[in-house]
Amino acid sequence: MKRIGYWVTDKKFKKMRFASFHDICRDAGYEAVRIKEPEDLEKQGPFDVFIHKLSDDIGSALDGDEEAKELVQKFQSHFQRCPSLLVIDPFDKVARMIDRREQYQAARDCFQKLQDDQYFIPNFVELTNTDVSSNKKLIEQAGITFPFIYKPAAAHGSAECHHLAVVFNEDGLRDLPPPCVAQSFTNHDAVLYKVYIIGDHIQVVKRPSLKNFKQGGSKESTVFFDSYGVSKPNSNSHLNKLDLKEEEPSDKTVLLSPDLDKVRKMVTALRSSLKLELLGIDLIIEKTTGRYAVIDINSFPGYDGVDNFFEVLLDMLSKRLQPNEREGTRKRKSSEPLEKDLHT
Ligand SMILES: O=P(O)(O)O[C@@H]1[C@@H](OP(=O)(O)O)[C@H](OP(=O)(O)O)[C@H](O)[C@H](OP(=O)(O)O)[C@H]1OP(=O)(O)O
Ligand SMILES: Nc1ncnc2c1ncn2[C@@H]1O[C@H](COP(=O)(O)OP(=O)(O)O)[C@@H](O)[C@H]1O
Ligand SMILES: [Mg+2]
Ligand SMILES: [Mg+2]
Repeated sequence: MKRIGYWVTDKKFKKMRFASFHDICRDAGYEAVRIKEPEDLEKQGPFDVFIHKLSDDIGSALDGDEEAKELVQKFQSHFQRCPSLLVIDPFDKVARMIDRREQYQAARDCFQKLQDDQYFIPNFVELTNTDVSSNKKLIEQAGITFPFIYKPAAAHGSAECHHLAVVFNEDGLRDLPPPCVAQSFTNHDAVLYKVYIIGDHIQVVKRPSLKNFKQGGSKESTVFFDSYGVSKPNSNSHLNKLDLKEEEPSDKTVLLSPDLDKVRKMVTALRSSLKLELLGIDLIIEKTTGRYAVIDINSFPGYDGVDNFFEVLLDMLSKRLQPNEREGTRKRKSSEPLEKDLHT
C-alpha cells in the first residue's frame, strides 16, 4: 500500500478537515500518515510521497529562526536519506515564493517569456530602509503610481506578513516598516479571484477585495489593514465597499469574470516556471483594461470553496506516483537541499 506522509499545522488540519483525507485514501488503497513530530521520520515512514505546508517554517528558517531551521533540517535530512521520496512541493521552489519581491520577479519573468501582455504584475519595488528621499526615487524609477500598496517583504511566516497598507501620497512614505514591497494599486472593482491549483486541476473562486481608489493619489492618510479582513469569503470591511458613484459601471469599466482559457494559459506558464503543484494565485482584473494582474502567489493555500479537494488531491498524487511520472520527477531533483545555510 502506498503511503502519503503530510505535515500541516493543527489549525490547517482542522480547518481543511484533513481527517476525511485518511478515509478517502484508505478507500482508494492508500494510507495517509499525519506527521506530528519530525522525529524518527524513518520509523514513521517509509513514505512514497510527502506533502506539506511548511512555507511559514521555511520562511522563518531562512530568517535565521533556530527552531524553524531545526525543523526544516530534519525533513531535509530525511529527504536526502530517501532519494526516491516525492516531495510536493520541493522546499527550494517553495522558498522562492516567500519573499514577495522574488515571487513577483519570478512571475514577471514568466510573463515576459510568454510574450502576452494581457497578463501582468503591477509595478513593484523592494524598500529596505526608511529613507524617504531615496525611497521616493526608487518608487519613481519602478514606475509606481499613487496610491500604492505596501506589503511586508515576507509573504509567509507570521501574522505580520498580512499587515498591509494603501499609501496615497509621499507623506505616507514615512510610515512604512522595511523590508517591504511597494506595488502600484490596480483598480479592480473590489473583486478578486482565487485561482486554486492542484497539479493540473484549476478552480477559480470569487472573493471580496479592496475598493477602487482615485488614481494619482490624494491627501488621505495611509490606511493600514489586515489582508485577512478583506479577501476571505465573509470579509465585509468598509474597504470592500465601492463608492456609491462607482457601483454603476462607467464607460471605462470592463466588467468581466475571468475567461477560463486565459486563466489556464496563465496557470500553465506559471506552473512550468515556478515548478509548484499546490498553489493559489490571487488574480484581479484591471478595471480600465480588462488585463489580468497577479498580485499574490501562495504555497498550499486554504482551498476554501474548492469542490472535492481531497479527492482531487489524491488523484493528483496517484498520477504523480505512476512510474512514468516518477522518472520526470527524479529529473527535477525534487528533494534537493533548500539552501546551504539551512544545514549549518
Ligand atoms: O487558512 P486560510 O484558508 O485562510 O488559507 C490561507 C490562505 O488563504 P486563501 O486560501 O488564499 O484564502 C492565505 O492566502 P493569502 O495570502 O491570504 O492570499 C495564505 O496562503 C495562508 O498561508 P500563510 O498563513 O500565509 O502561510 C493560508 O493559511 P493556512 O491555511 O495555510 O494556514
Ligand atoms: N496591486 C494591488 N492592487 C489592488 N489591490 C491589491 C493589490 N495587491 C493586493 N491587493 C489587495 O490586498 C489584498 C491582500 O494582498 P495580497 O498581496 O494578496 O497579500 P496576502 O498575502 O496578505 O494575501 C488582496 O486580497 C487585494 O484585495
Ligand atoms: Mg493574497
Ligand atoms: Mg499571500
